[in-house]
Amino acid sequence: MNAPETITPTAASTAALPPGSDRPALRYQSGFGNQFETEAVPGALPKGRNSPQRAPLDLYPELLSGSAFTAPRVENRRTWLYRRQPSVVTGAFHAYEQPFWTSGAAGGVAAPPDPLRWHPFPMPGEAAAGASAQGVDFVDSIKTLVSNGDPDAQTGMAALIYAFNRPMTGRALMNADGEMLIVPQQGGLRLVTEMGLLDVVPGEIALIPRGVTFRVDAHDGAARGYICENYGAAFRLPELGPIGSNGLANPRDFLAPVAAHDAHADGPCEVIRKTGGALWRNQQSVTPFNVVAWHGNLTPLKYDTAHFMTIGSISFDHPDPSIFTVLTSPTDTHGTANCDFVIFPPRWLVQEDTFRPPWYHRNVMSEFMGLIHGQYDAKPEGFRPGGASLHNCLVPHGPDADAFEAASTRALTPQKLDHTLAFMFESRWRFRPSAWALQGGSLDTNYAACWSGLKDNFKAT
Ligand SMILES: O=C(O)Cc1cc(O)ccc1O
Ligand SMILES: [Fe+2]
Repeated sequence: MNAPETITPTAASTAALPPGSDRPALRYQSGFGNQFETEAVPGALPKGRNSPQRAPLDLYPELLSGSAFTAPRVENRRTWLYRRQPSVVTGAFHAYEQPFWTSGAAGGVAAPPDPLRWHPFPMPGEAAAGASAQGVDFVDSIKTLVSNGDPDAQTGMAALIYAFNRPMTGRALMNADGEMLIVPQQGGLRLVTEMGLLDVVPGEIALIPRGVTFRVDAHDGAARGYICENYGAAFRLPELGPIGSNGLANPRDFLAPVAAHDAHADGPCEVIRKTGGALWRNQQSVTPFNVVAWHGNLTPLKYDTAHFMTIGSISFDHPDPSIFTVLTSPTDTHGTANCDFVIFPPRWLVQEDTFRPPWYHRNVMSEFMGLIHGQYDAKPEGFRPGGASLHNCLVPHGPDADAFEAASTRALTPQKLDHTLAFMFESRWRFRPSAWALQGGSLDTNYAACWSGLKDNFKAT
């Protein structure tokens, strides 16, 4: 039996069934960065103070901070947890071997300045994934594709892939190196976190703050997806500038869990901690999922990209993709992100006298892309769901030859790009691919050929 079934969410969280599902819908609280309060047992939250001499129900108060104490109020994130035992009760940690989850630029290898693309990464059990009779769980399945920066310097990010078919029963993960933005591509996920439960399906994303302990299991046996491991400043909503006070990802569509403590899992738990690019494990008698109540604004979140209010050109020209930014991790250089999380959702194209797909370009920012489903208009064929591409700093790229031909000649009637969802992790820092990304068998060694049909059409008049 999967461990999540032993979790006891508050009664109201099992209220309704989502259409077409036999999975009881979880209850959430809405708002990005809101100050929430939630208790799985009534009366567990202290009133009017954070750490009374003796907390209600004899729980231990514990503070988890996501920003320096003195960070500006708008960026300040912290949550008070009221738990049966504090997180310090762990026992010793020992080195844990997970050679594929490498970190930072130092964990990568030199790559030529070619555009890179990967075929869909194998699901466990598929030939290229390697044979494993017992299967593999979320944490052991993680493989770094590309990475930059340095987790010790709290700068940069990694793009990871996961593909697993075993629950994390009796295990949990805590990442001190970075926040984890999980982008499911195939299969729904149940996330059990210290602060409660989240269900996410492809098309939705989950955001786990740095330092929050959690476990990931598949709804239906197996799942695959992408992760942005963000070593830098926490993701936040982008400024809207002249767009005004509404639009793009609206704050109320981000959902936080309600408190849920694992009443039955008092048994031992192995906690994997990632810190300084290395993984460590312990065996503790205390479940980390023992938070009975919490209040604060540092929380796991989920977001359904179907709620993204997409803005585009209603006159002419192809706008910069920054209009599709869902979340941004800024750096100290204004407007130059450690990472922008950008989506390419279903949308109408109506521009007149315009080449509508992305233009050919050389971008000083580095672009890692993935595809959740459907087709991406610049690469209708070779860029496939569950695969990826990398166009590093100033590497030329743009529509493949077939897409160029089609978009140069089509009638410019209003056109719906439908049944599609691509995304980009865009970073100011150049990415270095992992050795596995280059040699693991998924690299599309013929990628550059997609542009070889671009002829010299110049006609001197
Ligand atoms: O390269 C890509 O496909 C991503 C991208 C999309 C777009 O609409 C404009 C610029 C850009 O880099
Ligand atoms: Fe690009």
